[in-house]
Amino acid sequence: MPVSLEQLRRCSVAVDLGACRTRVYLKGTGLIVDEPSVAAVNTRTGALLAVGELAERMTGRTPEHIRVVRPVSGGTVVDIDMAQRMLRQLIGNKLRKAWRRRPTLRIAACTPHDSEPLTQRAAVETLSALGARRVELADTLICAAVGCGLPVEHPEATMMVVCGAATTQVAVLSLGSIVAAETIQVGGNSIDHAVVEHLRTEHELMLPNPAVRPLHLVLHAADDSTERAEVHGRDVTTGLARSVVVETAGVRRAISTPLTGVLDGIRGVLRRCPPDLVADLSDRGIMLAGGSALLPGLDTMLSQATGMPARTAERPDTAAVRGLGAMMEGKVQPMHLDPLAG
Ligand SMILES: Nc1ncnc2c1ncn2[C@@H]1O[C@H](COP(=O)(O)OP(=O)(O)OP(=O)(O)O)[C@@H](O)[C@H]1O
Repeated sequence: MPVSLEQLRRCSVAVDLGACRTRVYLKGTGLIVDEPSVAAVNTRTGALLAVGELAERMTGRTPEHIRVVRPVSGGTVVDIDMAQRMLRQLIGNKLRKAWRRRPTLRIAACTPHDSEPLTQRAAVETLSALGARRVELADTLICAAVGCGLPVEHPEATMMVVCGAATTQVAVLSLGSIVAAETIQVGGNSIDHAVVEHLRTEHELMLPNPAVRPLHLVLHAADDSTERAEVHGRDVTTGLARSVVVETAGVRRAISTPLTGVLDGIRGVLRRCPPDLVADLSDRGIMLAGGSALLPGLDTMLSQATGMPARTAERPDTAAVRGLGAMMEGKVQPMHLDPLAG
């Protein structure tokens, strides 16, 4: 049964357990955790060595007996035990006081639009282990729209695009509900992967995924007169450090392939929308949230391709958990808002 605003108001902790990052919002306090969803484990003893930023820094730098794991994949908790241990470590100390005050702790969590019952059950099981008496699930798209300050409860259409690590969720909302939505299996990871593959095949250069971000900035800053950028990586054959000068046009072409998927998703959602709502959208445009919305120039590219205005939320990466927090704090008026409505 869809969760109501009333049920969300009884919660004191909001969680967005993403494939890339874990974010936690505490009622009356605000965002208390924003860390990578990563854990490092000693495979000989089973001991948890690090979580969050520290564990992420260990990636690719560990001896054989240390394994760096990501317990969440594509919006689903794939390793419940590890996710529970990671969460306890990330938020245990910060929540101890809240636990003491509230023996009947209720947790609200974002869940991807149209998530399978198994995905929902895994999220509930993971969060219940934190001592929650109840776990309420709310649709990420509605949470993000609230977090972006969109008037979701009004009888006017708004288009929300949440670009995560593994997926992009697109929806048109009106009167607090989702009118049409689609999830595309393209996110920041596939965009970074496209750049890494381009450099490997065209320039025989290996680049770890995090090293792609400075290149995005160069691409964005580059105007037509800046056609080349220097990239530092490792030679595919020799394994030695090497720098190459790449044509920015080639990298742009590589990125455009996964972005075409996002555009197709947006067009699909528009096709399924009633004409009156599409007319609203041509004025109000598209709101972008999620970590990958920070990709420089993504709003301009989507605007040019769709002919609709597109803008990136002020803090796109934390919009969903802040929106869920706002509903929990009672900052959204009751009316018709139904945070799990399909
Ligand atoms: N400044 C940036 N420029 C480009 N991409 C970025 C930037 N910051 C983060 N990203 C990308 O955003 C993605 C993470 O987004 P987000 O934090 O919304 O993911 P998540 O909620 O954990 O994932 P999901 O919603 O798929 O479960 C990563 O792929 C990351 O590379």
